[in-house]
Amino acid sequence: MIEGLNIKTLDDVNVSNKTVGVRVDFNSPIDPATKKILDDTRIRAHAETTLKELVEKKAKVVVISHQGRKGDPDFASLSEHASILAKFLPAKVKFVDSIFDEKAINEIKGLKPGEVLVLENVRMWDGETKSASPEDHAKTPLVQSLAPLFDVYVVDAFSAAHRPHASLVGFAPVVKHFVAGRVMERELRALYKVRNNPERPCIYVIGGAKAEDTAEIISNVLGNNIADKILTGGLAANLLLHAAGKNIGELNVKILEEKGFLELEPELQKLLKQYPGRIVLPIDLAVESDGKRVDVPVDNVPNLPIKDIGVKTAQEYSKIIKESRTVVMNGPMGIFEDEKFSLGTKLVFEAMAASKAFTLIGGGHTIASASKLGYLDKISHVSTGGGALIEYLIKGTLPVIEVLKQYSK
Ligand SMILES: Nc1ncnc2c1ncn2[C@@H]1O[C@H](COP(=O)(O)OP(=O)(O)O)[C@@H](O)[C@H]1O
Ligand SMILES: O=C(OP(=O)(O)O)[C@H](O)COP(=O)(O)O
Repeated sequence: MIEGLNIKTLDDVNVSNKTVGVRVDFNSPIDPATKKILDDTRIRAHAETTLKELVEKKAKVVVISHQGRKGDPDFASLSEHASILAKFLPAKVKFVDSIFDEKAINEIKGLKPGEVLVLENVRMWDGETKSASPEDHAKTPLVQSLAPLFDVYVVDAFSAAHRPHASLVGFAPVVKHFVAGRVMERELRALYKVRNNPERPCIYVIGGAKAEDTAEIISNVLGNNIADKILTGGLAANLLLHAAGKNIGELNVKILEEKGFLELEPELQKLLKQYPGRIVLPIDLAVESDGKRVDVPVDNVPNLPIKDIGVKTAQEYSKIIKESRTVVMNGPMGIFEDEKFSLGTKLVFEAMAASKAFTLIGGGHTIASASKLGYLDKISHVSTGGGALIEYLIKGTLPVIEVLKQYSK
């Protein structure tokens, strides 16, 4: 049981010799040219925890996941995922190229204890991605066909928990046991603490390129008094500086305009006024001039691309982080992919690693930057979620969490 949330976990069910459906999130980056999986982090995360435990406990394991969205280049079969999974599990791993037809059902019925069957990408069935209530999803052919075969249904896909899709919520009303897997459990324990009862000072660090969420994060995290301060980098910082009346150079304003971010400025101006001193903006920035990094004060930004927070800003952020007890970070401080502009992100990670704080990071690029700069193993909790993490930080819950709470049985 996860305290506070009252959600049942694998500790609350007997899975030995039982047929267990497991909704994982194997959704991985795929090379558009070769169609090969580029990063197996998510497959490994489920394999080394929930799936390994189920195999060791001699469950008959049926794995359900999606990969990409229909029409997108990364929409693909799960056959390669199954092969990768086999490398991480001490078990026979089979794959079936269907989801709930007779062939899939026969494969499930033929499973022996300790064996694993991966079903085809569940989004190949169009009914999967409709947003509906668990009760409505329970009437779909997916759930009607598979639920009678499952003794237990485990939801482990935290990174898809913002999607109330059929395979994520539809089994809840009809299976005997509907519980959280180990990946979900670990995420919920870490996130529940930082969202509800963080040790203080609690600092949020937001950067990256997706400034569309910035206003909502700030207003929720400060409005609910979750963070004491929000440190800003990336495009979020450029947008806030511009909203605060700073001249960030025409070229940088154009980038914000093209992404539609300027529309957020009235809301950001309100927030800057409402929370003085708690939304921390850079005091200097790094621009690129003739292929070189040049640090400039925010009052004197030339018309050159802003690619990182400045060194003085990074030092100030480091000081605040080192004195904190909780740090949540989403979004690199600059274009870390270019070594010259990875310094701001590096100094922030260095401070997180040196602090006594509980540190949590999430988001594909944020994790990639921590990994590239050598700090991944120094972070207390690396979330598997991108969009799910942001939505959780904003709302304090997710559709799938609500269903787990309601149907924990
Ligand atoms: N000042 C900046 N201008 C443009 N892009 C930036 C800037 N700072 C960071 N980025 C880019 O933001 C990207 C990551 O942002 P985002 O996708 O929001 O992160 P995540 O995947 O962790 O949620 C990186 O590729 C990085 O190069
Ligand atoms: O990878 C995912 O989200 P993320 O890229 O925000 O981490 C999830 O698998 C959700 O996928 P979706 O956004 O296609 O529903």
